[in-house]
Amino acid sequence: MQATIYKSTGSWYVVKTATGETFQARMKGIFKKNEDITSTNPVAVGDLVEIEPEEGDAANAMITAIGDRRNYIVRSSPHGRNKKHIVAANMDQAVLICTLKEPRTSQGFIDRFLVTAAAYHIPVILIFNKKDIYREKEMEKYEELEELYTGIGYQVMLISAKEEDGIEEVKAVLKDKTTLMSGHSGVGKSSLINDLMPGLDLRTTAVSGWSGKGLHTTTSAEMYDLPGGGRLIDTPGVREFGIVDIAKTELSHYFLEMQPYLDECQFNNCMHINEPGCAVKAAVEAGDISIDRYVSYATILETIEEKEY
Ligand SMILES: Nc1nc2c(ncn2[C@@H]2O[C@H](COP(=O)(O)OP(=O)(O)OP(=O)(O)O)[C@@H](O)[C@H]2O)c(=O)[nH]1
Ligand SMILES: [Zn+2]
Repeated sequence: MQATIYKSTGSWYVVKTATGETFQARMKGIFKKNEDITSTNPVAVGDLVEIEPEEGDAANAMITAIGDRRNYIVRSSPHGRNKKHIVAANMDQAVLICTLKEPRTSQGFIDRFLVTAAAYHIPVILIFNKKDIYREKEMEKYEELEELYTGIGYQVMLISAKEEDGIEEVKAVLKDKTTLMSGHSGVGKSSLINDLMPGLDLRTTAVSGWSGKGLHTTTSAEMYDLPGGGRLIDTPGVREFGIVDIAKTELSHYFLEMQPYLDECQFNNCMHINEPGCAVKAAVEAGDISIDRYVSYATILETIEEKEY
C-alpha cells in the first residue's frame, strides 16, 4: 500500500497511509538512489513510498519502493562537501519565518532562501513574527520589506505567534497544502506550530518514545497534519539550505525580478557584474531593481564555485 514519510530518524521512518494508519517502517534491502542526485539519505520526509506491513506486527512495515519526487530541497551533508542530504520532498510551498528583532533575520539570509526555493520551483511566503515587540523603526523596516518582496511576487505577512495575532491568516495560507517551514533558531517556529496545532506541545513530541534515543532527533524534519487540512514540515536545526547545482550564469533567473531583463543584456552569458551593456545593472541604476537585492545577488554569486564540465 501507499504511504507518506512523516519522520525520518536515519534507519527508521514513521509513515502514514491515506487512511491515517501509521507504521514504523524500515527500508527493504538497498535501494537504487534517485539518479539525478547523490544524497546521503535515500528517503526523506514527504516522500511517497510503497509499504508492506510486517506479518504478525501491526505497527511495523517495510518500505519496498519509492515514488518519483515532484521536488525536493537539500542541505549540504556533514558527511562530505559534495554529498547532499534531502531535507524534504514533494512540497507545495515554503514559509520562511523571519524576525526584525530578537533575533534579526538578515536580508541576505532571506534572499538565499528565496534563491534556493526558486531553484526548486517552490513558492515562498515570508512570515515576519514578533509583531508585538516591533517599534516604529522595525515597523518601517517591515513596510519597506513588504513592499519590496510583494513587488517581486512573494506573499508577505506580519504576525505575533505569542499574541496569536495573524494566526487565522496563516492557517488560510496553509490550508490543504504541504508546506515546509523554516527560519533561524529563535524566530518562533515552535511557538507558531503550537498556535496552529494546539495540544501538540512540540517540545515533548520531538522526543521519540519508541526509538528510545529520540533526544537528539531534533535536527530531522518532521511532518504534521494540520487540523484544518494540509500538512506542515518542520525543519528544526536546518539553518540554511544548500544552494547547490546552480551555475553562476543561472543565478539571476532565481532573482525573479531580474528575469524580464535577462534577454536584454548584451552578452547572453552576462553575470551582471562588470559586463558592458548589462540590462540588469541598468535596471538597478534606474531604481527598478532594489540595490539590496542586487547586493544579495552579487554576494551569493561569489559563493558559487564554477563547476567544471
Ligand atoms: N515577543 C514575542 N516573542 C516570541 C514570539 N514568538 C516566539 N517568541 C519567543 O521567542 C523565543 C523563541 O521561540 P521558539 O518558538 O522556541 O523559536 P524557534 O524558532 O522554534 O526556535 P528553535 O527551537 O531554536 O528553532 C521564545 O522565547 C518565544 O517565547 C512573538 O510573537 N513575540
Ligand atoms: Zn547583465
